[in-house]
Amino acid sequence: HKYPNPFLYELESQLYDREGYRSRSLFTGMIPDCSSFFFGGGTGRSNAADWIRTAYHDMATHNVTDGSGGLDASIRFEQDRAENAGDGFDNTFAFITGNSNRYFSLADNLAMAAVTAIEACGGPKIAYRGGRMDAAKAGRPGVPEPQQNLTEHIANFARQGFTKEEMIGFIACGHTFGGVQHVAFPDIVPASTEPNNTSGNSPFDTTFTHFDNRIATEYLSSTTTNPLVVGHNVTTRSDFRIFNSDNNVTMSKFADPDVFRMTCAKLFARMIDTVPKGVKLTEIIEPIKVKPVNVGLLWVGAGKISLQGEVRMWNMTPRELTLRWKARDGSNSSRFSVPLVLNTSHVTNPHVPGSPDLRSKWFDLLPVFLNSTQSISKFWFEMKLNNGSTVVEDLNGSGYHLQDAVMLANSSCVRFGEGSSSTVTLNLTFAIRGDIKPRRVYLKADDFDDVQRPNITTIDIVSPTNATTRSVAGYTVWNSAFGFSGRPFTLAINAGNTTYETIYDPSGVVFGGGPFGISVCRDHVV
Ligand code: HEM
Repeated sequence: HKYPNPFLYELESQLYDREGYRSRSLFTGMIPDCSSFFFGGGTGRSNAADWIRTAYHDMATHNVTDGSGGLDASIRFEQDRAENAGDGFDNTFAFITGNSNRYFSLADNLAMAAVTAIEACGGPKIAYRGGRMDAAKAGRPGVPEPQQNLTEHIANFARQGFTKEEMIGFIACGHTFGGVQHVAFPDIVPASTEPNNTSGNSPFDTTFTHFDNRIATEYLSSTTTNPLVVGHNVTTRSDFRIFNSDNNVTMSKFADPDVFRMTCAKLFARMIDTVPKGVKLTEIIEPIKVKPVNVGLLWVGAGKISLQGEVRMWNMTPRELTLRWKARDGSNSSRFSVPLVLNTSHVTNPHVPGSPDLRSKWFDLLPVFLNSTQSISKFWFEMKLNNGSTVVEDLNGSGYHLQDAVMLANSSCVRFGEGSSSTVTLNLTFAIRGDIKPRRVYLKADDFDDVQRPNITTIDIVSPTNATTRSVAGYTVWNSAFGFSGRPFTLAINAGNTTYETIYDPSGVVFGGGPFGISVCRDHVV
């Protein structure tokens, strides 16, 4: 990959920083285990089953012929339809929406929620790509329903892009999780009087918060209690009609757990990659082995720039890790080098299926002070491994490019309204390199639009209208103040054909949460 690539970096973090240091929030829905349900205990339901069903219902309206529908978060506008009975969809978005941001659409988030649930609950690793777009309104209907007949189901899945054999597998893979709730489908399953099952959940198999092939083996041995196979309502026995539609040839193959696992890995990947025509998905998101996080520049004042940040090492702890750099003019010196320090209290657990011991370790890049006239243009890493060998990571020679055209000052701070005022003000100080004549200077703050899709609100910063400026050591230092939403923001400038932008840190922008954390103004009186 090329660096910087904040979109790829964000998706990779969302997928692989699951628990521990700097972890993202999806995995908390699987804690303490896969029976976790955030919307009330004792319901008999699970976040995992909700997330997987929501992704499927969002995708199930896809039409392979005209390319419409697919995983686009349109399910948010489609919940008044009988085909979307139940509140699992609302629950899912209530959980995930706040974690979406400019690089993480609701649809990407929903696809990842399904992947997270499947992988966390004993399932296979699912190939994950990003780049889905969020719909602004409802799409056409078309989710299959249990009272429909076999011919209708075959036609429905063909419209979604699946053969009959794939349909059988896909449903078995989905229905290894969860069950039918009386509250959503009173005609299919009875109410429950058990205090820990208030929604009247009749599970599809005996291990309904865990991925395994029991959905198939219990069906094959006629011990299943799957309400869509043996429920009292014969009309709604859709799993029964579908599972035996090829004389159980497909289901019999699933008696082999490895066959089931491999089949589901492929079909779940197809599910999340089924997107409306015109959407271009990224490559499969693979773990980034050496990942600079928030490695960037801060204006310290008096002609000094501080370089700092962190580096996440994937499944590897070199004996020594050194960061080397080139100055702005491309010159090199043995002095342009700093050792990074392993931070033993910073560990992240990516929960990769089949690799329970795999961990990411973090190294700190403690502040290095550079002369603002000398500065930096790119950096790379040198690792001394435990076997004594030295390995260079420089992205195949291109290095990690670092722009020094615009940077925040470490004196930026946040001020809360005094007394009864609830306004929060961002006191922003930043430096723009003197040789750059920006056409536009602006703040890009993460936001949501009127249909709750993540987007960006921009605020132009213009001197002298809402900013003051002064020249210092080759830079122009700007001072400005804004009402502050607390959402992640970056600062950008347009000059010539280039946009320069500060580092995007969705997890620690405010209140001291990391190298770019902005703290409360020191002179602030509470
Ligand atoms: C003919 C096709 C299908 C029919 C008729 C069908 C029907 C149903 C019904 C009636 C429920 C109960 C929902 C509730 O009470 O909340 C359910 C649950 C579920 N379905 Fe399907 N389904 C089909 C295909 C699929 C597929 C392909 C998947 C793949 C991901 C899937 C995943 C799930 C999951 C995970 C649940 C559990 C939800 C929970 O317990 O909260 N279904 N399905």
